[in-house]
Amino acid sequence: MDNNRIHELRERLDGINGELLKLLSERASIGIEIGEIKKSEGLPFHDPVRENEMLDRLAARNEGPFEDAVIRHLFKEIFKATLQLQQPAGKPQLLVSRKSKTEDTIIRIKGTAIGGSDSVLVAGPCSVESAEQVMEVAASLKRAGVPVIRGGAFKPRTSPYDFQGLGFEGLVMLKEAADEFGLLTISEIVDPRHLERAADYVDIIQIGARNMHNFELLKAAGDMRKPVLLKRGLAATLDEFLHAAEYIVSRGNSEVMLIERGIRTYEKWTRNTLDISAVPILKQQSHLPVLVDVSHSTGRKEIMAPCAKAALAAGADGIMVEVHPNPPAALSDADQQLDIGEFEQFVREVKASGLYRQSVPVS
Ligand SMILES: O=C(O)C(=O)C[C@]1(C(=O)O)C=C[C@@H](O)C=C1
Repeated sequence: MDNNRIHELRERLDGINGELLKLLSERASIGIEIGEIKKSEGLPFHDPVRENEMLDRLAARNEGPFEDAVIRHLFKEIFKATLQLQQPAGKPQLLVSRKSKTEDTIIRIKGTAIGGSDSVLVAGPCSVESAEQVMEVAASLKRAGVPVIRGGAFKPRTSPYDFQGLGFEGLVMLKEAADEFGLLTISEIVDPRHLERAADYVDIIQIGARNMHNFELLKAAGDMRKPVLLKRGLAATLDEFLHAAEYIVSRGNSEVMLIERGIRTYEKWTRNTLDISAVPILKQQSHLPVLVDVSHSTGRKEIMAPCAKAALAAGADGIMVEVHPNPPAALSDADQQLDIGEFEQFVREVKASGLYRQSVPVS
């Protein structure tokens, strides 16, 4: 008896489903026609005011049993689906997206290519502390065949009482050491007003993790014609990371490299959590070169080489690591910087792994 009733009710529901489908399809056809008119007149497809008017009218007419919020939600989904029919290609693609440019972006600076067929290593002290210190590190990079030296001169530190960097004086020291050994320089710039002057000393401008959301800095870097290394923010999603890169590229500076440097999680055994999955995702989603900073992500010397190899295996174009002549005496990041012996061993291990791509074989 009850079964018969259910059967009868289900037949009625099937009938209503059919009516709803017919109405939805009819509604969709009207939406498409509106979309065509909007397109020919250059009007935006999305009209939130019109949507809200319809939602308010529906809520006013609603007699239940669905709550107003449920009705609003259902109709919003219908509007969203109509919008997708109106613009079948979906949202306009980001310039940094693979969909906008299928081939890899290769950044060529004075004979070094980043993002091409060869991997790249970037190394140097956390902070530039003295001319002697960077000179010693630059010499070790040259010996190890590492083409790019990093060194912080403007340091965004957690505490205002910590060493803040040597500023432009530090950049001068970094460049002198780099020039001596034929290396490229990378240094972080935190103030848009410093960019132009800094460009005389650095080959690659770094925008640090804490500044990934500093949109004025991103825009100013986008107005430069200088390669930029953009670090992933401490708690930034990959979508936010790519949008930050888009800020730079959309201003005409297409030479942007992305660097995964670990994200903040609950795990305490590493300084941050190296998000290795970010590497293949970024490589798939974007044409920009992707590097991995094994120092800030792990904060642990003994796992830097395996993490570097994992990053390369995941498709990273390069690795960044910190090296200091006397890490215990370093003015910043004393615990995570490799000494010169450890650095040389690190480079040997990474290069010998078979994962480090280089056209000139390891000597
Ligand atoms: O009325 C319009 O302008 C439409 O494009 C149709 C429609 C809808 O589905 O009702 C779709 C998208 C807009 O955001 C607003 C409304």
